[in-house]
Amino acid sequence: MERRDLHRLAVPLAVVGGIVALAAAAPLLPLADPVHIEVSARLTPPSEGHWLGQDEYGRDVLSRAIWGARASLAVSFLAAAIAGIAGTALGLLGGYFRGVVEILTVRSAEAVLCFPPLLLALLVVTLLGPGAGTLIVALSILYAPSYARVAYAETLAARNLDYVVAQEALGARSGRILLRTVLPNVAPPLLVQFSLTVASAMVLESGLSFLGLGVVPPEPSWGLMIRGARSTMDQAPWLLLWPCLALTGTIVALNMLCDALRDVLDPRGRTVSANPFRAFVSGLLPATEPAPAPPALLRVDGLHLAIGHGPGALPAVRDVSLAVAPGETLAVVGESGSGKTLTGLAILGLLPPVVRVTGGRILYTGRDGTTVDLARLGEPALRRLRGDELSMVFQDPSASLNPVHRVGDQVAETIRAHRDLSAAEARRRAVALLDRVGLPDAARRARAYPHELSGGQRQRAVIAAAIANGPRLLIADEPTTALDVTIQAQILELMAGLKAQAGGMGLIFVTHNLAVVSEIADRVVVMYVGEVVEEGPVAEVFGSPRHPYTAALVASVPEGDDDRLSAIPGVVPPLHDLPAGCRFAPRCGLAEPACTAGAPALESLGGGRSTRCRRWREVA
Ligand SMILES: Nc1ncnc2c1ncn2[C@@H]1O[C@H](COP(=O)(O)OP(=O)(O)OP(=O)(O)O)[C@@H](O)[C@H]1O
Repeated sequence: MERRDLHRLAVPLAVVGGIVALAAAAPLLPLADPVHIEVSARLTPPSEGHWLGQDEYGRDVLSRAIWGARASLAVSFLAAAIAGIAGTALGLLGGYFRGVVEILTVRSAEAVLCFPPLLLALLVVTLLGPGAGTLIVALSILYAPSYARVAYAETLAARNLDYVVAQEALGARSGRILLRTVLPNVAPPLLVQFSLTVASAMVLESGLSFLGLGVVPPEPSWGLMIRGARSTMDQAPWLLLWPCLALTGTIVALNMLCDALRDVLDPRGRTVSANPFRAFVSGLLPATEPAPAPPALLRVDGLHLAIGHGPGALPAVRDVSLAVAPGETLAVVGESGSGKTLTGLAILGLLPPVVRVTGGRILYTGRDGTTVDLARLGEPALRRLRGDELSMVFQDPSASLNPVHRVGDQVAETIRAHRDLSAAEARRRAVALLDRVGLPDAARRARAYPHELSGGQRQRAVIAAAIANGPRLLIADEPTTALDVTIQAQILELMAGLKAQAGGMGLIFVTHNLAVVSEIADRVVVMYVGEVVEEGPVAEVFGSPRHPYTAALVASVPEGDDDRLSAIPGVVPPLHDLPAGCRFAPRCGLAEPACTAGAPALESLGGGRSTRCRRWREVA
């Protein structure tokens, strides 16, 4: 979390905390009795003895506003908490077990939404009689379904993820999976829902008390104060002002708190720890690190990524280190599932919500010369870098472009997100960029929608957007996989050309295709189930591999036109069942008992080469 985030959180937190503290301290404060009637002083304007004046019964308005906060806040916080616990439990159960359980929990709770809120409140008041307790019951019933729906949707999304399936495969009990694995994952949206519910419950409490269905007079509440003030509005309009100000101020502060919380709890903004408190503490520390040895533009140091939380978390990426110098192209290769994409996404702070950085640093030296740890940078700072200094081209150009906007506008939008330009100037630059990436008749095509372009043209448009602000580091994640062979060659040529023109731009090129690596990259990192197994200059690594996995990859490239990898004997082990010691040992012809006894470290061989194999001398 950044200092900016802390400041954003601090102000609304202080306001909400101040209001709650004031309400809690009401009995200790030297306030007038909030129910003491002084008919002779009714509707007296603010005076020295009564700072906010006296109401229609001569009661002290300041005292009633502070005591009234107790009822309003207690009702709204308690109702939001009870609804939260009940709704979350229903949503978790319904989303996890589905079938009959879903009908009995989420669907039944949703039936409540069919009743208009006032009708429901009337029903509860008729059954239980008016009062703060009744209000809490009515509001809890009203709000529980919205929690249930949020928890249900999040649970559905989480239940089929690898780490949940892996826990089931390992025989973990459902209750344990729900509480320890699914619940932490769905907690952030539920916390945000809590803030929204408290604000909404405060409005409803006022409304229901105003209608005589809530807090019973003479007990003060903001709703009752509004009700009282309304009847004397023409004689003492200020009486309406105070409870309305208190209500509006508290709700605005709560909404601001909710906004800031959403940013802080956004998993993509979360860094070393998923724990918001630890993220908060780490945010207090400066994100600026001592500059790494030049000339690295990016240096990933011992990066660890985990899927999921707690003891069942799966180590998707382990101890990955790599560096990119300005103007250098680094290829990252490996079979499907080796962690290439996750490593690229981690650099941009775009990890999916279930994946967390659990260790290591991602040091990036920016245009201004300062080095920041991208793994600890907050979402707003990352957002400023993304699309400007750091950029990414994804595999599928169709998924990268918004289908309802013209491609030229999308490129222009990327420029305007980071540069203070008029719409016309940004559009002019967008057309120039589309022309630069080889889109024929760029001015006309800029007005086309993505579906009106071919796959290759779409990828050119995506590349134009990616380079629009002159990034210093471009990550291309299999940018040619979705295209046919001739277009692939054109796009590769385009990227090589753009890189040459861009001078110092570093490029990380993620691919399965070794021929592409030889063509485009200076150095290569070979990954296997989440680990770097070999690294070095491309010609040396492919010419004389120092890891059996690299050797197998090179050997599996068929001769002739088809240069895609063919299968290496054996299967990639699943993350929840990684072999002990060297992860490649079960598929390796050179494996010996020592290989499975302990995990080999990445060993430096000099000349920028390294390998994670104790028998590297025999690989050649
Ligand atoms: N959102 C996610 N939820 C759960 N598991 C994920 C998620 N994204 C990736 N993984 C898992 O993390 C591991 C690494 O995935 P990653 O996509 O980085 O591999 P990759 O080397 O890029 O593979 P590919 O070449 O197929 O894209 C895989 O086991 C994958 O199943």
